[in-house]
Amino acid sequence: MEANMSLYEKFGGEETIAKVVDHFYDRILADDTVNHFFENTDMEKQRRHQTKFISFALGGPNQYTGGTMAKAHAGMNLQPEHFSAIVEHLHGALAHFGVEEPDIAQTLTKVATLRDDILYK
Ligand code: HEM
Repeated sequence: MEANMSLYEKFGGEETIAKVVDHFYDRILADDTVNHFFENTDMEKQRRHQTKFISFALGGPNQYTGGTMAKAHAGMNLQPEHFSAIVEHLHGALAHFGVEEPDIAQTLTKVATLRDDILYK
């Protein structure tokens, strides 16, 4: 049964997600490589962004009702270093909450599939 569980369920669902989101968000805003992208982003929107992001990454319920990833990041011209920084912060946030490395690797692999949809838009 456990093998079929999404990581989202395995980690404790929404309650855990909320904690990871807060931590992920703190890391991003403390990082000068990427924090300027969020300068004009309001807190509520930011939180929604991160929640969708983490839920997606963990295979949770699809909460995303907006446009494509390409559309969400249009005009940002995101570069590989920005993508890497965000992935690194996701790694750090998951590790902080005791998620095991194989599960983190699986999560980061899933996020990496979005790379081409997000970069250079
Ligand atoms: C790595 C995979 C990524 C995923 C899954 C992801 C997910 C999302 C989603 C779902 C939205 C739409 C939010 C909404 O409509 O409410 C969004 C918007 C946004 N993303 Fe990402 N994102 C990723 C990478 C990045 C990167 C690398 C950056 C910049 C370093 C970034 C910065 C932003 C910003 C600034 C917004 C717009 C926030 C606003 O509306 O002001 N994202 N992202």
